[in-house]
Parts: sequence; C-alpha cells; structure tokens
Amino acid sequence: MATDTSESKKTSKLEQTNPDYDPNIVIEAQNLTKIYRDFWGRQKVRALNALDLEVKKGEIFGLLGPNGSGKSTTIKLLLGLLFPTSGRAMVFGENATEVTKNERIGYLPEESYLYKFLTAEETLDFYGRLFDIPSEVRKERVQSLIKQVGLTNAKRRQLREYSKGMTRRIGLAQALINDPDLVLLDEPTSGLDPLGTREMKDMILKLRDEGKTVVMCSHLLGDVQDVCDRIAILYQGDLKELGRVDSLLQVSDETSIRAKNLPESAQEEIREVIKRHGGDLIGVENPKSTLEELFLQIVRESEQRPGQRASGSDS
Ligand SMILES: Nc1ncnc2c1ncn2[C@@H]1O[C@H](COP(=O)(O)OP(=O)(O)OP(=O)(O)O)[C@@H](O)[C@H]1O
Repeated sequence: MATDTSESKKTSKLEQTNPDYDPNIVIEAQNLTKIYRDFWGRQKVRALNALDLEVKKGEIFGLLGPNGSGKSTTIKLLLGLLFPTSGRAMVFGENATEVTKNERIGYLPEESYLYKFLTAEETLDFYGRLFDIPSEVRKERVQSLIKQVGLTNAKRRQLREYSKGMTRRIGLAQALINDPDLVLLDEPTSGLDPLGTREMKDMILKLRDEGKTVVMCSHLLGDVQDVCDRIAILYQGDLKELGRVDSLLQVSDETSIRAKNLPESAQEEIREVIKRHGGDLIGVENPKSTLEELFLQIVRESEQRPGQRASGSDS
C-alpha cells in the first residue's frame, strides 16, 4: 500500500481519466442492496435495500438508525469488505470493491482491533509503515497525531493499560495516519466522558475544516446533531430520511425570539402583539443552557481552581 500526499497522486484513476466524474461527490450509492445468505445460498437477511445517496466533498455525514438497520453493512460495502448483492457504491469515482481507493480512506471501527502490547507511538509507526509512509514524514505525523488526539503524556504506555476513551483516541489517530481524504467513523464518541466527547467532536469538525469528508455512524443523537451537516436515517435496511440536519430539525410553524435585558413591561407588550395577531403563546421564559455546557464549565473551573466549589451551584 503506497501513500503519497501530493495532490496529483492522490486522485483516483477515474478522476484522471473520466471527464464526467464530479470530484465534489465523494460517495455515491445507487440502488445499493445487500442480502446476507446462509451456507446453502438461501436468503437470511436483507440488510440494505436499494440505497440511493450521495456524500459531498468536505461534509460531515451522519448515518443513523436503530440496531440492525444496516449502518455497518453500508460502511463495509464502502470499504469493499463486502460485495453488494445488487446496485453499486462508488467512492472517489471508483467502484467501492476496488481496494486501492482505501489508501485515501481512514476507518475507525466500533471495536478496537489494535495490538495491546504496542505503545501509542509504536502503533502509529506500525500503521504508517503499512502505508509505506517515508520514515521522516512518518515520525513527524506520529508525533503530530498523538498531540492532536491528546495522548502526549501516555504515548509510551502500552495500549493494554489504556482506558476506553484513550483507546478511542488512539483509534482515531490510527485512522488518520495515511492523511485520508475520507474518514469513516463508527461510533466515534462511544465510551468517552463529556470532555472527551467534546474534544472528539472538535476533532471531527477540524477534519472538515481541513477539507476532509467524514461519514459517521452513531446512536448518540446529540453528538450527531452537534457535528453533522447532513444525515441519513435507516430502518431495517430502508432509507427513511435524508437531508440537512438544520432543515430537518426546523419547526416551521413556531417562531422563537431571544432578547437580552428585556424589561417585564416589554415582555408584556410582546404577549399582547402575539395575541393581537392570533398566535398561540407557548411560553416566555429564560432559555436553558445544555447539561453538556454546564458539565464542561464545571470541569474547566475545577481545573483552574482546584478544591473550590463551582460558581454556578446554588444548593
Ligand atoms: N455477516 C452477517 N451474516 C448475516 N446477517 C448479518 C451479517 N452482518 C449483519 N447481518 C444482519 O444485517 C442486518 C444489518 O446489520 P448491520 O450490522 O449492518 O446493522 P447496524 O445498523 O450497523 O447495527 P448496530 O447499530 O447494532 O451496529 C442485521 O439484521 C444483522 O443481523
């Protein structure tokens, strides 16, 4: 597996030869169907049913759905680890079954498969060698990824000593060792504490800022809402919803107004205006922060002032 970061070599064969190929479409699934069969060839499960979707360059795309809805099957089809029963998946304009395109993909699986007796440095160096990354580039990238995922203080410890959150971090660093253009993340925030979750979400957003395309599967809907531009919701192999998170979540028949330092008299006037226009007042109240914000604020304050109670507490 040879990896070269120069733009010219990172483009796929099709990108170079097919003038119709649109480089802004990183993933294209057309009628993608996967039926698992038993030893005798009899149909066991229709895991994915005629999936049509596109993932655009530079977006964070969320694949959602209850257990067994076909998310992992979709990821495996994109990686070429499974063959579709019918339809096709294209990645960077190449058929997903073409494994050479995986040189441009980083993959964080749900379960860690890393070698427990290697340190973080050794792990990343090992995967860097698999990608044939030249020694100097490899050394630099290993150190910069370790820093990026916040494992500098633990970089010489064996992975068997790592907590679940640390294992997730080294998993992400491993997925990025080849400086991929497309990053597939299966449950990236599972097992992380709220601070680790925030950092992981920031790292995912940073990947988008760097121009990478991210596809993530997650059951943690709050995390998906925080980072994803678009989502697809699968149910028993069928695509049930596809669209931009902000427009899917917009409640179009309600209006919300937020103001600071508004006196009680003005609030009364607003109530009157709503009444005059025939609207139903749902509530005039102080907005609430999120539990995540409160938790992070307390952790940050505790770091700055060890031993003291956080400022926001009133009981
Ligand atoms: N190797 C396999 N052989 C037979 N059936 C399988 C196989 N892998 C997955 N399935 C079935 O295909 C369906 C979709 O599974 P898949 O793992 O893609 O779902 P998922 O959405 O990733 O679920 P989860 O959220 O639990 O990870 C399920 O009914 C599952 O039992």
